[in-house]
Parts: sequence; C-alpha cells; structure tokens
Amino acid sequence: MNRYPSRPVVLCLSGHDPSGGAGLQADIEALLAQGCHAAPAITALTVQDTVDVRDFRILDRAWVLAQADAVIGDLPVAAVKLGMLGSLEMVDTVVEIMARLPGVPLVCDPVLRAGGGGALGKDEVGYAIRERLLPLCRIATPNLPEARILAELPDGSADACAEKLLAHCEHLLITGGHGDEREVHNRLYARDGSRHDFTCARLPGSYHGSGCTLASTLAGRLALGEELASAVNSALDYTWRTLRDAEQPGHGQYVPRRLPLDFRS
Ligand SMILES: Nc1ncnc2c1ncn2[C@@H]1O[C@H](COP(=O)(O)OP(=O)(O)O)[C@@H](O)[C@H]1O
Ligand SMILES: Cc1ncc(COP(=O)(O)O)c(N)n1
Repeated sequence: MNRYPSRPVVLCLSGHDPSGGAGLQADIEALLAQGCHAAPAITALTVQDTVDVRDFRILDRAWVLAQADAVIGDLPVAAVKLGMLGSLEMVDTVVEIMARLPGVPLVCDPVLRAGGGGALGKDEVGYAIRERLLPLCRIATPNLPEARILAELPDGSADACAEKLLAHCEHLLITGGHGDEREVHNRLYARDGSRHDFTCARLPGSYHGSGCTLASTLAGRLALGEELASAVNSALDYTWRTLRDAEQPGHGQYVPRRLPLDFRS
C-alpha cells in the first residue's frame, strides 16, 4: 500500500459559518490548498449567510479544551490559527491551550465583525485579545477597522495603530480590504522597526471569508517552514487569487474559491 508522508498539522480554533464562506470551513479549504492538514476545533457556532450574521453561540470552555487536548495528544501541531473567539472566557481558554504548545507559531485573526458588519464579539473581547493573546502570537492579522478597535484609536491610521499594538505583539499585518482606494494596502510591521508594504489591485465587490483565508493560509505557510515575510507574501497572493476567482453562491458577498494553485487553469 502506498503511504504518503503526513502534511504539517495546523490546529484551527475558529467559529463555524454554515454558509461555508468563512470560519472553520475557510480554514480547512485554505490549509488543504497549501498542502497542510487542518485540525478544526470549534469555538463558536454562528447563524449567518453570505449577507450577515443573525446569531452566535460560544461553546463551553471545557468543550474547547477537550477538543484541543484530543488534537494535541495525538497530532504534531506545527502551527495554530485563531479565528472567532467571541468571549473573554474563550480568550483565556486559548491562553491555556497555547501553554501546552510552547514554541508553536500562533497566527491570530482578531475577528470581531463579519464582512456584512454583524458583530461576532464585543470590543472588550478585542481588548482581551490585545492584552493576553497578542503577546503569544507570531503575528496578528487585523483589518484596519479591527486594528482601530484593538488600539482604541477610532480614526487612527494603520501606522498609528501599529505603533500602539507593537507594544503587545512581535509582528502585525494590518490588512486593507475595507478601504475604497483603487489598490489594497496591506502593511506588515515588526517590533524591530522593519516594515513591508504589499499592494494589490482592488477587486470589485465584497468578500465573505477573505480574512479567514488569509490568516489560515499564513498559518499553513509557517507550518511548512516558510520565513515570516515570505509567508505573508504567499498568503496574500493566494488570497487574492481566491478572491479573483470568487463565486456568488447566495444573495450576499462573494465567497473565495479556495482551490489548490495546481488545479487552476
Ligand atoms: N476587494 C478586494 N480586492 C483585493 N483584495 C482584497 C479585497 N478585499 C480583501 N482583499 C484581500 O483579502 C485580505 C483580507 O481581507 P480584509 O477585508 O482586509 O479582512 P477581513 O476579511 O478580515 O475583513 C486583504 O488583506 C486583501 O489582501
Ligand atoms: C465564524 C466566522 N468567523 C469569522 C468570520 C469573519 O469572516 P471574514 O474572513 O470575512 O472577516 C465570519 N464571518 N464567521
């Protein structure tokens, strides 16, 4: 029998989106496309479609710990990706989980809103992520509106938000999907003062699951051993292609088409 070598495992602690555009399904699809194995542990259930969020329920701490322990006890976790956490208790639960994974790179997408604007967590969850999780992260990937909430600078520029948030984390990618300029500006900041700007053409329309696709691809690239700035570049490039080829399966936002790059024409 032909046995394949195991792919790097990425533990995903994210919410479930039944429309399949964002959340854990985005993580699974994006990681599969990178040649990684997703271990999806559910933090929250949501009721949402491609238009917006109607409701959500955060899982009990014990259930999330039990899921993470089952994965950690069995599989060699090479990176962790955080999506929707939804509550202060879930932030503490993730801190507890990360204590069991010393040295494993953590990518945090501080999810507070869905693409349609509906809340997926209160601002206090963002402040708790800033205080307790950003210090544990290899990189956090807020969009500019999320960075403004985390930095408590409602009208702050990306640079001003980064200056404040780099007191809490080592690397920060402030994404620019929410602007209205012709180009999307994604800015990678490091605490050592280095900075990379990644600019891409803005595609028409709005997308459900773009941030999830980006953060999980980035976690996968780190799990594969890619160096950080290169991993960010690869993740942005992959995400852009999934948006370029996006589908509109419902009545709302476009959903990224997360195929492996080899399968494209
Ligand atoms: N309209 C767009 N055109 C091109 N790229 C986009 C567009 N919207 C999002 N992206 C890409 O997807 C990434 C994540 O999207 P963004 O909207 O910033 O985050 P989120 O989905 O978390 O709100 C961006 O960094 C950007 O590279
Ligand atoms: C369960 C869940 N997690 C995250 C998002 C954010 O999605 P986006 O990638 O569009 O910011 C979402 N809509 N639902």
